[in-house]
Amino acid sequence: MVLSRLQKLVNYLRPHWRNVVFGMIALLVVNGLGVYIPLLIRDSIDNLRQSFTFQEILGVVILLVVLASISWGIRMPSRLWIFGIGRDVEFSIKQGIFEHLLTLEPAYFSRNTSGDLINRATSDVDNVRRLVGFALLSLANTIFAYGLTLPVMLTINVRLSLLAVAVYPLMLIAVQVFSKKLQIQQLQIQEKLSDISQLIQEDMSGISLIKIYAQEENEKRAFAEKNSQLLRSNLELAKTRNFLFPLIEGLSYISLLMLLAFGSSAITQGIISIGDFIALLILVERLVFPTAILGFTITAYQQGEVSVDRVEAIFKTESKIKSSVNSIALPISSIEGKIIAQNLHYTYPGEEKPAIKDINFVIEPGETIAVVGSIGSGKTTLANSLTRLLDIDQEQLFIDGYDVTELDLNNLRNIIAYVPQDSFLFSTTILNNLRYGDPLKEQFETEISAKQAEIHKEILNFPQQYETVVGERGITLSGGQRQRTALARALLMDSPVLVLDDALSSVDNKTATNILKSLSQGKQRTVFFISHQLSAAAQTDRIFVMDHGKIVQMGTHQQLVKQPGLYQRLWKQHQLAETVS
Ligand SMILES: Nc1ncnc2c1ncn2[C@@H]1O[C@H](COP(=O)(O)OP(=O)(O)OP(=O)(O)O)[C@@H](O)[C@H]1O
Repeated sequence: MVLSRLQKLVNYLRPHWRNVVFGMIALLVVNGLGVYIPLLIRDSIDNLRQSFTFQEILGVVILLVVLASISWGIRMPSRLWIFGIGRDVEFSIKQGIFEHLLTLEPAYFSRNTSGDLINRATSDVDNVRRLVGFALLSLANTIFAYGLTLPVMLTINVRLSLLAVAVYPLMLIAVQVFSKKLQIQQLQIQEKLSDISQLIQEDMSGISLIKIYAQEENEKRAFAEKNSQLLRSNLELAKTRNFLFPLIEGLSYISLLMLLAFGSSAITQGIISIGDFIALLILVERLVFPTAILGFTITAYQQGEVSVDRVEAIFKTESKIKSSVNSIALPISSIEGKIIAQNLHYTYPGEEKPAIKDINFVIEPGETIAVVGSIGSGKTTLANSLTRLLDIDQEQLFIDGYDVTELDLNNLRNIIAYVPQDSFLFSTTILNNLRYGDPLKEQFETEISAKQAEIHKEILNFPQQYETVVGERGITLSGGQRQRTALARALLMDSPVLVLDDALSSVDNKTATNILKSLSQGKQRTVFFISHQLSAAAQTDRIFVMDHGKIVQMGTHQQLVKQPGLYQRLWKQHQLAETVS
């Protein structure tokens, strides 16, 4: 586990090895100068006792100023180099997470909440940045400081040096004792943060529902509960830190006191010179910061290693739905649009019963098929199987004789344009939304699709017409307008197969019927029209009736209304509803 984490860290750092090497060399030089300066001061003080010329003092002062300036001049870029590595790593991980998430199937996003994913891409990546920036810098600094300072102190006086650092192991024990606690508390904070992000995100998406059910007070209470849990966790962490770090600092002062107490008597006994004593004081003082910072480094390391695991968990998740190694890409213009299903079945992960089963059909190129049926009968599952949004088995679905699992995924999704149930639009202009699938489409082409989807005239009535921004800071579209915009977006792709999943549910029956009729005009296009709107479905070439995951009836409207069965019942209910309304 530890080794694999270290391997991960090495992988993060590998592309930046030059900066790591330069940064380390610079730190080494700075620490070397930090040890040399006290020795220079020692020699000057001891020389002062024998001879004293102003020229000599001036020379030493100038040398000290020059060395201190060099040290400062090197320390600055070394910090920038190493902190810069953290920023570069942060950039690549964020980019990598986003790109990887785009490869994952929709099912992944129903298993993982967006709040948690956002948290991993922000707070956790931030912790990794601190680990490879701050923690690397501090750890290297501590190692160099000890590695160079301690041997020099020992050459001055072994007993005094050991006395001065005798309390330092206590510091490490204290850090060790508290480190586990800090790690658990940090994890709790990250979980609470995820909960809060999730709640905000859900409540903002479901704001209408909250208002309809007048649940503002309940939601406020739910938020206050999560917020106070976060506050408690933060305070617990602060308490642990506030106990640990002053303890480390206090222990380092004890070491100074020991040196003062025993060092002064060593001078009077003539064991060390005054210069040695002052050099020891400066040198041991040099160890205070690296030792104290070791506590922070350990915390940064603990936070970072938890975060490395959380970030890596995203990268480890492989998409189950991807193009096979020998995938085929068919030229779109050559596709006729014949679709065959052979014993198609699909069971959602974790479920026992298949959502669809024993599905068999042959759809001829250019046919418009309505798929109707009761709620939860498997219509969306069938649509998602066609577009491979679900991980279906091989040899079940074929387009023009090609197994869909063997087609290149991008190619398949260009062959089939899909309008899902929720007509999601981005917060950008209508034009950008319409040409989302192909930003290079010309304005006149988007207008043709918009006319076909019967939304063009309404767009012309918007303040900036096609340049009107929809969503957050722009115009809010009605349900029907959103659906027709989403349909126009799909039509613009000019795909030979079109799947509409209840995509006209908010559009009146007459308009829906008109749109449906126009879909195959002037172009051969196979259309899957999943709908509860039976009057529109009745206009299609054939109707598939689904119940409990199976196609239980198949035929034209005229054939099916005459057959006793589900379709006849649904049609009667539909007619009754029409009469009543
Ligand atoms: N992600 C999922 N995980 C587990 N079961 C699911 C999932 N999505 C759908 N189901 C189940 O699969 C069955 C078919 O659902 P599907 O959404 O395909 O029905 P539908 O006919 O499209 O329904 P509707 O008319 O309400 O849109 C239902 O029993 C549903 O509960």
